[in-house]
Amino acid sequence: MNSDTELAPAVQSILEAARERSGGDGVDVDARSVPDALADAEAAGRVPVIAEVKPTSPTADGTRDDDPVELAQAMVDGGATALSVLTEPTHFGGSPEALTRIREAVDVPVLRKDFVLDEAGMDVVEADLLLLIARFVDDLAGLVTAARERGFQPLVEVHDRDELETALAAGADLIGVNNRDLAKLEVDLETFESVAPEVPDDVTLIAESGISSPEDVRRMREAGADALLVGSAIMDHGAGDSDVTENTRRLVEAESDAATETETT
Ligand SMILES: O=P(O)(O)OC[C@@H](O)[C@@H](O)c1c[nH]c2ccccc12
Repeated sequence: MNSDTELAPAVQSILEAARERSGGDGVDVDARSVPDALADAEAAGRVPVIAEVKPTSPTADGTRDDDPVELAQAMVDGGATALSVLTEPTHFGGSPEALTRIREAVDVPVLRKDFVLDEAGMDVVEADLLLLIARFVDDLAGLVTAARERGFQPLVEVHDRDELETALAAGADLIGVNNRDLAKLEVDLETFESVAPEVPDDVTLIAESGISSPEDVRRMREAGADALLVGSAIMDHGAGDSDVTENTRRLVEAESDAATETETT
């Protein structure tokens, strides 16, 4: 792992908290297939959007204290192909219990979004997908294997080409490129565009962070995204009563003819 000192202070504090949290007793997941969910969305003409239940974050301009299950159902009503649920408690307002309740209430695949640093950290709660952040773990290949042994589909997050190499060498087949730089917490959609051409075709590729409009959706899709991970634009933290279903739908429908015509005329 790279040294923490290159990271934004908020990220250093998130990692410290993650190291102090205790692990769980073990999980045995019967996962909902992500490739199947993506194929179903494509067949139905929907952009595969993984909508994120993120009550707050170090870069959010507010907190939404709505019931996470209601938020999740609103996202599915808006056409979300899968959900991402923050379980990090101290900086993102998440919890493992919220994830469990959400996974019981919906039938799409659910990603556990957290800062999992070791095997014990995986054993906290069942989910269909598990995030592993290449930059933060020492033995990525070991954790990818450990995640699969428990039944998770590991999603490996990278930010540059070196991390992509590490992810591929670790056997990752589901890779997310995070447009947010964890050193400065700034977002740049060119990050995805520069890493995507290096990704082999048999990898399922997800564009993460900073996608806020139908134009951004089309831009990431043209650069090769099989799916998009979107939090802030759907949660709309500043406007506490913003319509999560509508926020999801406008991104899901970004490639339908009507959506493109309305915006360009
Ligand atoms: O809210 P945004 O910009 O749409 O980003 C969503 C998601 O990509 C972001 O929350 C995220 C990406 N990688 C992470 C790792 C941990 C916590 C959060 C994240």
